[in-house]
Amino acid sequence: EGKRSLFNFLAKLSNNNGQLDLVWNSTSDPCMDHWRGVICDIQTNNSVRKLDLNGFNFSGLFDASSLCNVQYVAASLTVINLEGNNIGGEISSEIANCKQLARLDLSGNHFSGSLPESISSLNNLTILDISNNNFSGFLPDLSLISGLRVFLAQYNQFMGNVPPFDFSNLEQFNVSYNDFSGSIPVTKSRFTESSFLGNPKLCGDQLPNKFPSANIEAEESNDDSKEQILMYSGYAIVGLIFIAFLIYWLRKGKNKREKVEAPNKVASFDDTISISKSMAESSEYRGGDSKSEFFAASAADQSALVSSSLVVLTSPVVNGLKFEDLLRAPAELLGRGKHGSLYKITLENGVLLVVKRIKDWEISSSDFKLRMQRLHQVEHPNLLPALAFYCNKEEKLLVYEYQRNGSLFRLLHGTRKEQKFDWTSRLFIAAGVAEALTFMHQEFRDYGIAHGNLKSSNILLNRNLEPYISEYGLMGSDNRGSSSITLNAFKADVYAFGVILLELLTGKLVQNEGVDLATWVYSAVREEWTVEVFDRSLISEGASEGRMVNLLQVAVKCVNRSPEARPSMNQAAVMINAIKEEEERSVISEV
Ligand SMILES: Nc1ncnc2c1ncn2[C@@H]1O[C@H](COP(=O)(O)OP(=O)(O)OP(=O)(O)O)[C@@H](O)[C@H]1O
Repeated sequence: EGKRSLFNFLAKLSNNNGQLDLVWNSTSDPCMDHWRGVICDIQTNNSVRKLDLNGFNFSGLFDASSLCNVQYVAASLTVINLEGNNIGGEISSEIANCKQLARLDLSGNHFSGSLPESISSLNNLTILDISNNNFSGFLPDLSLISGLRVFLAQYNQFMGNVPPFDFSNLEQFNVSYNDFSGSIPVTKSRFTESSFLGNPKLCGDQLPNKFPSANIEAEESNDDSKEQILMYSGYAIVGLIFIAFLIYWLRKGKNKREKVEAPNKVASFDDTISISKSMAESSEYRGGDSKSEFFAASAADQSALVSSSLVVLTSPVVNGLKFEDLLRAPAELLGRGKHGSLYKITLENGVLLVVKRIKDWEISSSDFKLRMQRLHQVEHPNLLPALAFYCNKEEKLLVYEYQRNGSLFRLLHGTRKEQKFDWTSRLFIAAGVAEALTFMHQEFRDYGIAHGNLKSSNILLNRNLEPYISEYGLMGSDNRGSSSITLNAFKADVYAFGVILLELLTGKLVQNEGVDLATWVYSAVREEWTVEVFDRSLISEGASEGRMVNLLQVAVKCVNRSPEARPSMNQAAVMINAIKEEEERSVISEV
């Protein structure tokens, strides 16, 4: 009866599509007959542990009663992963009968209605991801689920107050782009504004709306597109900056005008009139997109403002770029990471740039300048060079060319899976990144400058899926003189590179299943599940399992817990090139 019930659940979920292909059958056994997407206990092989159904293109409904009201499944099911399907309808309160659930991932579907209160009784839950759906109504209070580590609900239509959470336990939390109102809960500084953005009625210290009254404009407007939200919240900021600048320039006008000598290849902003004019223009006609924020600290620190300047490195893309061009240009907030924010800027001549604003980097201005100049002298085809930089005591700005084709992260994990991402492309990206890192590690060994923040969102791609490593050397201090710290910085890059290999091979997020990807792959390989770890699309494409296993072995070496045991980037690159050459030979022999 339990098996029939599971079959019914899957039939409804899939909208009766593709069952033949999925080898489900009302008379066969989900475990013995290896129903696709159904993962059973590896020891007994007779109880269902996981439903791993991400990206199956299902468009049916989630019938919680078929799934959770029968002991056969409910007693053992720990994971439901339905990410990236087209499933609609509501989730009924019977979901709470799946008592063992540790991970529920409904993200990237069309679920609607409210989230049942009963979810709060799932006290084994560690990951709840309901992001990118059409859920609405109030969020239930989940604060009693003491083991909850990940809660993601961005891009829905939830309303009312953000309920309390046990923030000290949460590792990931996001309720951005909903319709929440009131004050944000106290997160004990665990989460920044990026977890709450895009809720125009929500206010809090870190948010554009500090007090409820600041929302009036946004509330009056019925147009709640995200762009509008950003625009409204920017008004106040631009206004303040403009006033600060005005006071500054008026005061300065009284004094003898001191002309700042710009260093080599530098556009100094010594023209008071044009700078204040450009600020006025920018506040008038763009109403303060989030852009101007990256100049906020500059305005606050007036003396630093005068003594620093935008250093434009030689590049035809930004010949003669001036600081005021950046001020004047429309900009859009692309992201707020741990280390700062990133803005997309459109120059008057149509050139697209990104400006990375780094805060709280404890590096002296002179070391920073030296480092940037050094990095600029080194070129590699798989490395995205900085075009310009700016620094003062509080912050550093880096300018890069905008890459339209997005990042490796987006290609692997984005909700729109429009682009096929086959094995050869993945292998070639791995090889390109390995080569560029090998080269950089060799060039910068003596200076101790590693990448420091390597991850798939920092690997940008061109139209031919060739990788560009961005943000090399933007983290960490100058480690000259301390060989063990230096070695660790490079070995940390090797680890991060290993994680990227794992993402390429598994298609999974770095934080998944409640544990990190490296730990998960380790245990899967130990339990001889090796083939289970690979991205399903690679298997169905018919990619060589042998070469995938070889690449997995390189990845596992790179993510060794002990830094000394990891290979150097050079050794990793040699191993990957051997796999790549084998792949090329096999393609030629097939032809
Ligand atoms: N030059 C670029 N062109 C296009 N998109 C970019 C460029 N640089 C970064 N991005 C994308 O913009 C988004 C935000 O970048 P950002 O660097 O702020 O995020 P992050 O790398 O996750 O954070 P952090 O580097 O602070 O840890 C990412 O999705 C990233 O892939």
